[in-house]
Amino acid sequence: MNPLIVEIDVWQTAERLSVYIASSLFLLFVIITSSSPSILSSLSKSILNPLLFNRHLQNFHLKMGSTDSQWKLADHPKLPKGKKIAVVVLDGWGEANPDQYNCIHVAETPTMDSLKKGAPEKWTLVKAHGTAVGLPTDDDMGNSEVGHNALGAGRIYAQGAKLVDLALASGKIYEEEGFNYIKESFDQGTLHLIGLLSDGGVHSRLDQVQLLLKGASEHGAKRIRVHILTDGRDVLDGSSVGFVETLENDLAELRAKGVDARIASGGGRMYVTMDRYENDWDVVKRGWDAQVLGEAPHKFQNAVEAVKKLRELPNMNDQYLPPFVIVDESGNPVGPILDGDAVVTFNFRADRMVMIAKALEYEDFDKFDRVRVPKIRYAGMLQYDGELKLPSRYLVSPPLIERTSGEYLVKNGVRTFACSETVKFGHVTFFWNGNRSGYFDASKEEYVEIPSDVGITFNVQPKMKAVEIAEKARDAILSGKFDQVRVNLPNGDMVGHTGDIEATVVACKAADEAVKIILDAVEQVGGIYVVTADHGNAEDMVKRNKSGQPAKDKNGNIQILTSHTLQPVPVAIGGPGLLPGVKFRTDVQTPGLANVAATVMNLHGFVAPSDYEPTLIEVVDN
Ligand SMILES: O=C(O)[C@@H](CO)OP(=O)(O)O
Ligand SMILES: [Mn+2]
Ligand SMILES: [Mn+2]
Repeated sequence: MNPLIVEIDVWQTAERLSVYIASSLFLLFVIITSSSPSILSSLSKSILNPLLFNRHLQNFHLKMGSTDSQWKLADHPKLPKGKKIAVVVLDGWGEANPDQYNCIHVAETPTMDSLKKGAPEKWTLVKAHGTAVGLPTDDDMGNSEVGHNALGAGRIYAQGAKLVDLALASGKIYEEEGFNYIKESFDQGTLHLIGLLSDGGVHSRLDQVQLLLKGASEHGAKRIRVHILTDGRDVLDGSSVGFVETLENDLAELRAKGVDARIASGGGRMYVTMDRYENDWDVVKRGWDAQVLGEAPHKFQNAVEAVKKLRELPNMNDQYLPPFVIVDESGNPVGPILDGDAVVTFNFRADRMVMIAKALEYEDFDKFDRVRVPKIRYAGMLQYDGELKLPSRYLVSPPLIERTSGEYLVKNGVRTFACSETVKFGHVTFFWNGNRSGYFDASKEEYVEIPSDVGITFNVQPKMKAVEIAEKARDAILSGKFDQVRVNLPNGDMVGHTGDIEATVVACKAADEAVKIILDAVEQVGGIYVVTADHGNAEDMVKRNKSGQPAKDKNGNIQILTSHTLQPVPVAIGGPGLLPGVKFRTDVQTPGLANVAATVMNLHGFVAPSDYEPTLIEVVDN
């Protein structure tokens, strides 16, 4: 057995013993002050089960208000403290076979190539999709929310997609407070469902919407209006038509049962409603105008026709369809949101729902003129921001992601700097910290957001702000003011989503150059780097058949893949501050993104909490 593992085990046993002694005193106190047999039996169960016991204790500390000592991480037996560590997340940077549709392979990426030469001791691959990041199945591609959650939290949580599946399957969703709240409007008002219409499984899923429509009507909704956002980013471009047809069939079935159910408005997800991190409030305003006010530049009587016609506009695609409203024969919108109505935003993923949630929920709101603010009962599919408690009502409780590595490290004195440009800023802060906004300790943290270009598709500016992000990181590293400098480099992902292969190649090169800037700074301060990614995207830009060859559509054309992938992602470690004996373990079963947190904690000189996924590294004595 590896000596380090033995040492950690010995240490963990010692830690557990001391925790036991302290806790036993506390338990004794409880036992003396309480004669209840049920408490006694659950306590004895806890004592017999160390894992359960640890968790109870941690929860108890959290409930009682935590003190520094409860957050204290044990010293790593071999790895020193005080190293400057750069954590670089390349967004949408997976590992795939080299061919012409692998933009990372095609691009000149000397820095990332040189890291790969360190395999297997300093470069490895980890899973970034499916159950490894808490998604319902291994057919689910990775995404930024679950990826950064896993990277930051060090544990795998059942994510929104899965929690909604469970709540719908068991019917619990209809018994909870959120649904009962909106149900109050069903007698007199309309139920509006707003969200992304596709089966991508990143932000929402069509089958969940179908179940919700059915369930809501069975639970009393008599008038339903759906406000659709077309996708083409998590699914193939052009697939919107099929999704709208499917929805129209479902709504027709509801109408046959006497429910007045229709599509009321729509628009492409990148142009209507689903902006994030306050990059461009106009996007949300366009949605508000169509969904709430019933106003849009395009009016149609039929949603399938709307999507087909709008797709014919020059350079148009599903992601960017302009807003439209569905009108009746007299030209009146069929479903503006009115006083007394209920509204559900049915996306489970947080980032692109926070802004619309604010517009729907906040009384004081000055981001755009809402013109008319209907008195509604609003619920999110999930609560999108745990810190802001936004929205206050929701149908399914989000995963409770707590005790993240970021919080532990800051509470153990690790001064932390995080940076990206707007479109990914929340990824290295909000998602990294378990969907929590703000600082843990403002005196030890600095988060810097570089404004993203607004109103363009990123194939036009594929270099994005990679250099600016890298220079901020470089300055933070050289300043000596921070122990951890964390960035997200968005290029591979944001440009990959445009489906523009040439631009994506430029994007990958730009990201690689940014990595170089950061690694040079690490070199100068004798630091350590951890370079990884949150999921794949740019490494595969074409839809493939079962044998891995590019799939052709019925006209014989290859189909460009704008979405993320199921590919694994690299993790590379190195830098002059890394002890020579540190290398990747070979005994971690199916390593995934969640194993990175413990790894980073080790490199900062700490042992990760015992319920974290195991570290990827070991220290071998030379
Ligand atoms: O842009 C987004 O919202 C998603 C794709 O739907 O990408 P990412 O998970 O990388 O943020
Ligand atoms: Mn991402
Ligand atoms: Mn993406």
